Amino acid sequence: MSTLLENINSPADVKKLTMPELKQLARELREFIIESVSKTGGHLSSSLGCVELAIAIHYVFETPEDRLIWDVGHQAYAHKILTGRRDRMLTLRQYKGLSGFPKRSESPYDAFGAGHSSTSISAALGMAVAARAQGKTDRSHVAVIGDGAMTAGMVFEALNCAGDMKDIRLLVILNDNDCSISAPVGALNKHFTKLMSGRFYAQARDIGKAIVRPFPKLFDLTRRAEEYSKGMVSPQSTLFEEFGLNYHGPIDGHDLEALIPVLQNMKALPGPLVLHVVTEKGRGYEPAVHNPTKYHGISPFDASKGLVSSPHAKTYTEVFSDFLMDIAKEDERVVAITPAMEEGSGLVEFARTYPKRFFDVAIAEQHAATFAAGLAAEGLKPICCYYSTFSQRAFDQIVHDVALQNLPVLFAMDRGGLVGADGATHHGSFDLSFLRCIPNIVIMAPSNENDCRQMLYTGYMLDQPVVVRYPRGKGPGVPIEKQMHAIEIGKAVKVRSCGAAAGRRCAILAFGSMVEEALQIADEIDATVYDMRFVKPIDRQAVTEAVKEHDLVVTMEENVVIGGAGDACLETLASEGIKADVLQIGIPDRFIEQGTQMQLWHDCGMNKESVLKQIQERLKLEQAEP
Ligand SMILES: Cc1ncc(C[n+]2csc(CCOP(=O)(O)OP(=O)(O)O)c2C)c(N)n1
Ligand SMILES: CC(=O)[C@@H](O)[C@H](O)COP(=O)(O)O
Ligand SMILES: [Mg+2]
Repeated sequence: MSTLLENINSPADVKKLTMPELKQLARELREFIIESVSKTGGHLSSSLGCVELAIAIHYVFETPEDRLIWDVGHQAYAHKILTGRRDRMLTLRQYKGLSGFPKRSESPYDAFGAGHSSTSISAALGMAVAARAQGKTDRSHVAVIGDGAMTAGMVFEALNCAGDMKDIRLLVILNDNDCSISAPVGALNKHFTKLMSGRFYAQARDIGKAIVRPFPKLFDLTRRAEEYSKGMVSPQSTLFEEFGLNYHGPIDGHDLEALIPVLQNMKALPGPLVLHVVTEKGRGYEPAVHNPTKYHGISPFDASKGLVSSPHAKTYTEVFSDFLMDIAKEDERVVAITPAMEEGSGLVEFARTYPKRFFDVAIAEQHAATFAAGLAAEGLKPICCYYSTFSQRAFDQIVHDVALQNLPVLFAMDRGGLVGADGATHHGSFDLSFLRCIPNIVIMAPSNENDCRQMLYTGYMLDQPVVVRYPRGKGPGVPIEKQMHAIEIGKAVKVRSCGAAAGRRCAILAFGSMVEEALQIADEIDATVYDMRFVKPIDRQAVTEAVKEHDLVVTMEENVVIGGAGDACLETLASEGIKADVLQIGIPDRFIEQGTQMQLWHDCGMNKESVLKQIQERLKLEQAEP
C-alpha cells in the first residue's frame, strides 16, 4: 500500500496536504525514523520530538529560500526526509553517506552546518542582516534551538545582538522538551519551567486554533498576533523580552493545528521573535519517551526489543570513571565538572555518589574551565571532563584562567582522535596541536587502559594543569592495576627494539591510540617502537636516541599532523641541530567525514597497510640514495 511519505519528495509536496494528511504524515515519519535509526544508529529521541515542527516549518515557510537552521542538528532527521533525502536515510552516519547533522554541501535545505551546539541564533541573525543589506526584505530566518542548547553563553551573545535590531526577520523557535542529553540543569531551566505553567500552555493552544481561519489582512493579523502574544505571556516578563525579542508561547509542539497557524502569523511579524514550543523527547517510541537519555545517541538496535546492553571490555571512559570513583573516595577535595556530558564522560556513578561534588554546568565549556580554575585556586582538586571536540570552545579559558596561573586542573580529555559516525564536527583532531603550545601544561596520551588509569593518577598528583587525552571506545584490553602510582614525567617507554639483523633500521615514535598499531607494523618490518606517553614534555632523549640509532624515524598520532605530537619531535631535533629523515603519520590537513574508525584511519593513510606502504617506500628511497 502506498504511503503518504513515499510521495513526499520536497516541502512543496508537504504544502499540498490537508490537516488530516499532515497528521498522517507525522505518524509515518515517526515509524520511518524508528525503523531507519534502528539500522543505522543515530540521534533518535531528539529527532522523534521534532517531527511536527519539521512538518509545520516546511509547510509554512518557503524553504530553502527562507532560511532554516537546526541547532546542533541532531534533531533534524524529519527535515532531512522531507527535503528529498528519504531514500538515503539508510546511509545516515555511514562512510560516504548522509551526515548525521545538517550540512550545506549535502542539501540546499541545510542552510547552515551544525554539530556543536548553540550556534543557530548567531548564524540566523547573520543571514537576516545579510538579507536586509541585500534588500531581501521578505526572506524569513528560522532558528530551531533546544532548551539544552539555550544554556550556552553564545546564545546570549546572539540574543544581546539580535534584541537591538528591530528591522530584521528572525524567528527563534525554542524547542523545549525539558531535557538536554541528561536531565536539564541550571536557573534557565527553571525559568522555562515557569513559562510552561499549565494555564498559559492551555491558553496558547486555544488561541492557536482560534486564529486559524479566516486569515485576516496583514495589518489585522499583526495587531491580533501582538495582542495574542501579550495575552499568552506570563505576568512576569520573559528573559527574551528583557533582551528585546517578542516572545510567544508556550504552545504544543506536537499539535499541528496550533503550530501551523501560529507560525503563519509569526511569519508575518517583523523584528526578532521567539516562539516557545513544548515537545516530548522520544515521542512515538515508548522506550525513548521513558528514557530519552539512553536513546539520545544510539547504535543500531532491534526496534522491537529496544537497546540491550551486553558485557564488553572496558572503554577508556569507563577506566576514567573507575579512577574518579577511587580517587574521590580517597580525597574529598576531588570534584568533577562536565559541560552537559554526564553520561558520555562516565560521570553517572560519581554524580549519584557525590552529588555535592558533581557539577553539570550545562553546555558551557568556557565556563567549565574557568569554574575549575576558581575551584583549584581555592585548594580543591577539580577534574574537568571534556570531549576533545567541545574543548575547542574553551581554548582561551584554558590558556588565560588555568595555564597562565598554573592552576592544578586535571582535564580528562575524552574522544581524542577520530570518533566515527558523528563525523567532521565531532572528531577530536586538533587538541594536541592547540594544547601543546600552551606553557605549564603536561599532556599525556595513554596507549592502554592501565596507563590511562596511572596517567590520571599522575595528573591528579601534579600541582599544575594536566591533560590526559584518550580515544572514544576501547583500548587493547590490558589488565588494569588497582594500585595507582605516578609515572615519571616526560618519559617514553621503548616497547620494542628492532633486531640486530635488521637492515635499514626504522623506529616508530607512537602516541596514545597509535601504539598498538605501531607494534603490529613493527612486527612486519622489525622496527623499534617507543610508546611516547607524553606529548608534553616530550621525551627529548628518546627522540634523539631514535634518530641516532635508526635510518628512518616515523611518528604516529591520532591528531592533525600540523602542530601535533610529531611536530614536537621535529622541534626537538631542530633545537638539537639534528637533521633526520622523519615520516609523520597523522590526520591530514582536511576535515574528515564520518565512517567507522577503521574506515577513517584508512582514509587518512593511518591504517596498518597504508603506514607500512609509506614506511617501505621511504626505506627503499633511502636505500637508493648514494
Ligand atoms: C558545544 C557542544 N557541547 C556539547 C554538545 C553535546 N550535545 C549534543 S546535543 C546536547 C543536548 C542538547 O539539548 P537540547 O538542545 O535541549 O536538544 P534535545 O536533544 O533535547 O532536543 C549536547 C549537550 C554539543 N553538540 N556541542
Ligand atoms: C549530538 C552530540 O553532540 C552528541 O550527542 C554526540 O553525538 C555524542 O557522542 P558520543 O556517542 O561519542 O557520546
Ligand atoms: Mg532539550
